[in-house]
This record gives sequence, structure tokens and C-alpha cells, in this order.
Amino acid sequence: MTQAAPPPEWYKSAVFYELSVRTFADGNGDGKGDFPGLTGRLDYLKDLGVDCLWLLPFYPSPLRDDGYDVADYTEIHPDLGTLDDFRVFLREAHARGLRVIGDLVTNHTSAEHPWFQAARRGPTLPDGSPNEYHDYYVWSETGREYAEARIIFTDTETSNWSLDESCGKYYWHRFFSHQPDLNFDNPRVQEELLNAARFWLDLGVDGFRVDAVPYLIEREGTNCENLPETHDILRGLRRMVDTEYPGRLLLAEANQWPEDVVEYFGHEHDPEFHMCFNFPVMPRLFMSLKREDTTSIREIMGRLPGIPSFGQWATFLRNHDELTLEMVTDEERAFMYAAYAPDTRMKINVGIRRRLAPLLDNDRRRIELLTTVLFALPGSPILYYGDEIGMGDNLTLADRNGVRTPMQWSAGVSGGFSSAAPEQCFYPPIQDPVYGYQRVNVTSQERDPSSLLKWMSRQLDLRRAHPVFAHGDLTFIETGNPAVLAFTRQHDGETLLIISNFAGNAQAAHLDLAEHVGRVPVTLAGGSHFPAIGEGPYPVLMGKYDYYWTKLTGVR
Ligand SMILES: OC[C@H]1O[C@H](O[C@H]2O[C@H](CO)[C@@H](O)[C@H](O)[C@H]2O)[C@H](O)[C@@H](O)[C@@H]1O
Ligand SMILES: [Ca+2]
Repeated sequence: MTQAAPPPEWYKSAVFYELSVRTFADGNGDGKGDFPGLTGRLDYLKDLGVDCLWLLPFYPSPLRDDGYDVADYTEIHPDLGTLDDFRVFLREAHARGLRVIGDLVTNHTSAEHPWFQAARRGPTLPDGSPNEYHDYYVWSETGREYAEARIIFTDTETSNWSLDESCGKYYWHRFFSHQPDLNFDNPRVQEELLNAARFWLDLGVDGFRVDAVPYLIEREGTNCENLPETHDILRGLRRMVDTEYPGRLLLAEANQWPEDVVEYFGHEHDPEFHMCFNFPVMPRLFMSLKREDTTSIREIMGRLPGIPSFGQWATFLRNHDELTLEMVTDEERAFMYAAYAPDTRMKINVGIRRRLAPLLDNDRRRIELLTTVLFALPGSPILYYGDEIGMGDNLTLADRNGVRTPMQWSAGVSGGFSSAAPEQCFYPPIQDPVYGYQRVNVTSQERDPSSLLKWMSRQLDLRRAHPVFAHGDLTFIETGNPAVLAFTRQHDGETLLIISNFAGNAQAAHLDLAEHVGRVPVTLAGGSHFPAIGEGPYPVLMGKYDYYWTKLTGVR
């Protein structure tokens, strides 16, 4: 029997769930999450209502950047299991209708990768033959080139060049100095990347989130971001995927301004990525909440150029990194730090290393508000593991690891993450009185119909029931009140009206719904009928952080 072809644009209606295998579920009791543990939790993910899992890097690595320092592109880190464990996991995920994407770390390797170890021997080997690996990386005699490229990990690095003592040259690195950048001007490097992707695609993964794509190529006199040659290489990756693995997904991590990020979609007949993260809107959701003014959301969404018909945005509130403040103005960044990072330990690089619930003072109404806006804006939402139960963070852990603590499954030993004691876990499970696993865990929330987890699952059901969320166009509605955001989503004869109050007290607004006179808003949850839309402004009264998801019924 031949297998049915996958729906080609499945990603447009998918809800994604980002997780780290290392901190999700430990199957063998050694304190480290693994593939057998994750496989055992697939029913939970299916019940939650997500469609596609994005796995953070799971390759062999010295783990100096949580696995983004790859030492072997075609193996599994031994802590996480074996390739056979991975195959079983993938089969079981697919059997449940869950898709799986990996994380393709393109820009750099670990300094411990055998390619870099070989490269350090210099351009010529002792026997006089050329060292083909030397040219896998970017070298300089002086370390003075590309001075206009910014430093990304500002808290750790002072230069994008480091001296390699053994070969007496400087090597280029956009991130940590233990992550040398690959030389994408070398066609062999391009082929190595394609082969790494093929390896996992052959095993059946549904695609990749592709890491740090703006930085592949360096050119003197530029900031070494978003260069045309970088786009050429990425279009080559897409061509390979479309030709050899049609239906698989490429999602770009390009933390850039709207005008630059849209370039990563490519063009209708010359495509690049199927999806790109909407980095610009993310901090503005948080900013709007604190300012009780949604103007910046409307402005940035209005600034997003159109995307090709195959394209879809990936929207998110939090992820495994800091809440990045690269895509805001200096004034906005200062506001965000003052509003959301009162303790200096919360700041890292150009961002804030906190999880969703603590950022929002563990206020259920604010968590619901931002989540509903995330689910209702154009794009496919990505949930970060643990945020569906309101997990907290641990500021005593270094780097961004405070937002990467073990998933809290129960009130049992180590929060049900592992049978090992908390101090033997890869990161200690959170045990504080507010966010600790004794209080915040899946088991108790599964039993509580009004828990955040149950609410999240119901909201995802609602979203799935209305394909307009995935495919509809977006029109902002004037409300006469900047704290109240209103927009419609329209597709295939269905119109949704979404209204959200970003203020911490009740608000009145007057919606300009002239285009919809005669129609009746009906809430998606519960089916309550609101007054019919008449001539003139449509008044709404909203309690603090209230939101309405309604469908406009009746003739237009
Ligand atoms: O592999 C290096 C890093 O790559 C991604 O980084 C992104 O995160 C940075 C903030 O932590 C951000 O400023 C940058 O624009 C991104 O490319 C990855 O998500 C990181 O975890 C990783 O360290
Ligand atoms: Ca384990």
C-alpha cells in the first residue's frame, strides 16, 4: 500500500511545542532526560493538543551552549539514548499524528568537533599535503577583519575573533569563542550541511528549525548579517529539501527587523524558508501589557511586508533563550528592563532570562491574555515546554539555563522528571514555594478542570476548530482606546473578531465595525450572542485583561 502524501502546507495550521530532550523526561533514572523518557510522554503532548514537536539540539556536544555547540551532526548525545531510541520515538510520535522537527545548527560547530580539531593543524599538513579541513572555518592573521559585525553574546565575548594557539591564527565566531563559525564560502562546508540535514530527513524528521541563519557569510565593509550570499546558500538548502524531501519544513531563526526577516521566506518561485520566527512582535506583546497601550503591536504588524503564499510566521512568547530585546529601540529596551528585569540577575546579553509565568507575576489573567493574542495573531504558535503549566525559573543557574529546568510532572521525587534525587538531575528541579514542582505540576493540573493546563488545551481545541486562525488575513479595528486591541481574521467566508484588554482595570472601547453592520458577534467558547452591530461605533466593556474570541454571524 502506498503512503498518502502529507498535506503540503501542514505547518500553516500546526501548533508547535519546543522542548529539550535533556530536561523533559528521564527514562532510565540517571537524572538526565532521554528519548525513551520523551516517548513515554507523547500521549501527554497529544492530549495537550499540539501538532509538531521542535527538539532542541540532541547531538553529541560538550554542552557549553546547551547543545548548540555540536561535535557530531549525525549522532545522538549518549546521555539522551541511541539512534534506535530516536527511531522508536519518531515512530511513536508519528503514530500519534505528531510531527517532529530537529534543530539544524548551521553557523558554527563546537571547537571540539573533529573538523575544527583537524582545521587547527593549519593549511598544510606536516607531510606537505593540503589540510582540507583548515578551510572549513574562517581564519585571519590579524583578527582585525569584519570590524563592523556586532558581538551577540555581549556578556561573555569581547571580540568575534579568538587566537588559536596551535595554528597561530585567529578564527571567527559570532557566538561563544568555543563555537568557531563554519566557512560557508567553501562548497564542501555547504555540502556537509546538506548531508547532515539529509541524515535526519532520511530517518523521517519532518524538518528543521535552522539556527542563527543570518550569519553564514562574512564580507568586509558590512555588518556580516543577511548578506545575499547567505540567502543563496539557504535557497540551496530549500531546493534540496523540496526536491528530495517534499513536504518537510524549514523554519528560520533570523532575529531581525521586519524588512530583513521577510527576505528569509524568499520569493514565490524562488523560495527560501517555509516559516520565520516573528521576533519583532514578541517583545511588543510584553511591552503593550506593561504600558497598557497596544499601539506598538499594531505598528510592528503593519510594518511586516507581505510574505509568499507558501509562507507562515512562527509566533512565540518565550523560548529557551533570553527574551531577546534586539528588535526594539534603545528607549523600548530601557523600558523593558525596568518593567521586567527588576533584579540585575534577570538581564543577560541583550535580553531577559525569565520564564513566562514569572514575567507576568504569575497572574493567570495576564498569562491567558498574552496566550490568546499569541494564538489569534497570524502565524503558527510555538509553546515552550512547561509554560502550559506556568513553570518558574531559577536565577541561580548560569547563562540561560534558569529557564531550562526539568519539566514538572508530579509532586513526587524530582517532580516526576526522574527517579534520581533532585541534586542528581542535570539541572535541579524548581522547588521554591510558588513555582516548585510540589505546587506546579502536570498531574495536579490534569485533575483540576480550571487549571492553566486544561485552559490551554481547551483554547487549542477552539483554535483548531476554526481554520481561519491559521489561514485568515488580519485587519486591525479602531477601538478609540489604546489599551484595547481589536482585530478581525477572515478566511473562506468566516470572520472572527478578537478583542483584548491589555489594561489592569476595566476599559470601555468603541469599535469601528462599519464594515460588519448587521452581523452578530458570537463567542467561540459558549456561543453567547452579543448585540448586533449597528451603524456607528460598537461599544464594548471589558474587565481587566479580558479577551473575547467571537465569530461574526449573519449576513454581511
Ligand atoms: O548557537 C548559538 C545560539 O544560537 C541561537 O541564538 C539565538 O539566540 C541569541 C540569544 O540567546 C540571539 O541573540 C541570537 O540572535 C540568536 O541567533 C540559539 O537559539 C541559542 O540558544 C544559541 O546559544
Ligand atoms: Ca536518562
